[in-house]
Amino acid sequence: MNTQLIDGKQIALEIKDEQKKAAEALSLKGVQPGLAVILVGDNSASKVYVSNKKKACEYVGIKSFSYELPTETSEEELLELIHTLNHDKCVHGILVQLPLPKHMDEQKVIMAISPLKDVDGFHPYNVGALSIGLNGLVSCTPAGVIELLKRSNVTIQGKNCVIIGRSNIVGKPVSLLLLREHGTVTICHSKTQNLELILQQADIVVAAVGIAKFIKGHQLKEGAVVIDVGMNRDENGKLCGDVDFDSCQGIASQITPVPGGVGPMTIAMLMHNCIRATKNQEGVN
Ligand SMILES: Nc1nc(=O)c2c([nH]1)NC[C@@H]1CN(c3ccc(C(=O)N[C@@H](CCC(=O)O)C(=O)O)cc3)C=[N+]21
Repeated sequence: MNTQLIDGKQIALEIKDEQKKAAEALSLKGVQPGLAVILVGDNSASKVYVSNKKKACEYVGIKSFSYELPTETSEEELLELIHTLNHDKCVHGILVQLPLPKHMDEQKVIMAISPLKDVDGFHPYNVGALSIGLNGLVSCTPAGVIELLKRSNVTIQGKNCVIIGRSNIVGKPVSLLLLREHGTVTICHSKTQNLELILQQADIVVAAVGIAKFIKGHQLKEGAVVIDVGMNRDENGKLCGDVDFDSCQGIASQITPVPGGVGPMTIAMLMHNCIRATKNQEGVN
């Protein structure tokens, strides 16, 4: 079996180019999409992510409004800022970079964001919409997983889709999206028994456990499609996924690398969500 690489960086670029065209069309209608990005504290990883999001905005033609608040900011002050942005006509999307400092209640902060501007798709309104098949804003990483499959011509309908990990930000929403695409979905987690047996049946594997190289090629069914959402450091400090990439060669039919797989898609889908939110709020298409 010749294993094909799913090039997330390339597919993300295609999506950003599509969103750039959409932003140009909006501009002709006098609409300027705007994204507010809020970063609290000085987590160095968060700073890199936030600067990448701003760069993508610039590329696509979305105006970004950046708020860098000190760690000591009170929850009340943050809620106040979100409230102001909820009512700001120039802002169509609000992203509060996670994790937040420990003295803040993340759920409370997320719930303060208007569901219409919740471009992360984290608000319970949008999560609920997804679970009953309504057309809300879908969380970026899970949406990126589906987009990678579709643009790599992977059929989801009727296939055995095995998701490893049940987090609110990846595993759970990915499972809902795969179900929406008519996949047969199994969610595995730390208490799952016979994971190996379940993996043996999987046509599509989505790995989101957060353990470096947790899944090995010999555990896969021949021809499985592997989407690796993991972001870990290996023993040499190198970025790696939840899947042992090398051992999947010759066994998987298609696989995403880390880096260069799901990561860039997260940002591309954020751009997509910003454009969608803008159209919704401005009443244009
Ligand atoms: N409110 C909120 N929304 C988020 O979407 C959010 C967040 N908080 N907190 C942190 C995580 C993480 N995240 C990533 C985005 C892009 C890459 C990415 O582009 N990765 C590249 C490069 C990785 C590198 O070289 O460091 C890759 O995988 O190829 C990774 C991770 C968004 N997150």
